[in-house]
Amino acid sequence: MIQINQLVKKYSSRQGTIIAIDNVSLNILQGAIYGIIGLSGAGKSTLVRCLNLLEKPTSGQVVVAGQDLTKLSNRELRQARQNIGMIFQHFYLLQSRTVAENIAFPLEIAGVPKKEISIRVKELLHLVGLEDKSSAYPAQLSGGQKQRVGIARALATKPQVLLCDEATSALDPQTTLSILNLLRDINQKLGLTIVMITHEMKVVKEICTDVAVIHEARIVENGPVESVFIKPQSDIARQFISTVFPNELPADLLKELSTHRDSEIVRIQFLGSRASDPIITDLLRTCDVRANILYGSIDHLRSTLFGTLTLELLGNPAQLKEAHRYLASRELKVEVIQHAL
Ligand SMILES: Nc1ncnc2c1ncn2[C@@H]1O[C@H](COP(=O)(O)OP(=O)(O)OP(=O)(O)O)[C@@H](O)[C@H]1O
Repeated sequence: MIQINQLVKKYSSRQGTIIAIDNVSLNILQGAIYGIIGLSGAGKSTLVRCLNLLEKPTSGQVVVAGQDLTKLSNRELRQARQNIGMIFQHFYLLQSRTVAENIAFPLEIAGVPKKEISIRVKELLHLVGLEDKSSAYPAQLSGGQKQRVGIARALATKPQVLLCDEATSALDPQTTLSILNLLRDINQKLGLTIVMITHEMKVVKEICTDVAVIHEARIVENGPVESVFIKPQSDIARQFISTVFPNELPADLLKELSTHRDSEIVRIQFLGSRASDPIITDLLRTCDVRANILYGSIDHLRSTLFGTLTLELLGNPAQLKEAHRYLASRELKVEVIQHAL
């Protein structure tokens, strides 16, 4: 649905040239909920604004639904943008217009007849659960309700793509979840392709199917969410993952454990149905080792279970080797955090 090819965006300033996007290429499939995560200043907003040409790329291509946006005239671009909705952290609603009038706004600009606008606005109010707020003004709404208006307005022209720039960053955790659930429902109901720009891994964990990690203007890794979580390639991805699945052991405990003989510390990670397997019992029955559970967690990665278990395994070198062989045969991801003395 969206192909970004060798995209570069440079800004000139008195301090010199800033490269905000450095040769980024991504392929976002139709129906994906694609997260783009990075620290402040990484280039996320610039990248998402290049996707509808709110920012004009310095070079490279942005192809949406088969159309290279960088090649279009202003008139063609206005037309193409009707296929790309956008929502923002600070909503940007028109304060002097009611909820219904805000949602109607893009349709008025597109020259849709009044009768049709009224029908479409009703549908959209229903879609985002705001039927009772039709005549309210933005100042009378909560943050979550404002974002629902933002979503309805963005979907007014029936776009195939929705760009979300930190759409939940101004909301409390509970409201964030309700907005993410709404976006997931819309994605499933309408087959909409969603691009989520965020600095919060919990957003990616909740709803994204794919993720790209952007760092200092470059994509450092990308792929299906499950692959990136189970096998992160970059330190920055590991840092983001640890914000939702913290699994570091306290340093003083690690130091104490390092004095144990015939002991090693391993981290085991598992996805999906593996999460319900009695791994420890099977391991102890099959191999002649002892295990000390140091940390364990189990949570959802979208709708898939994702678990982590950190163990101290106790046994002689041959027994520990046997334990590794067993864990490998169960197709679990095993990482040795501290080797045996
Ligand atoms: N209009 C501009 N003129 C000059 N430099 C800019 C402009 N917009 C962004 N930049 C610079 O480009 C880089 C990327 O900025 P961008 O806003 O895309 O990052 P971000 O990841 O969205 O950060 P944040 O989460 O803080 O918004 C930064 O170094 C920023 O200072």
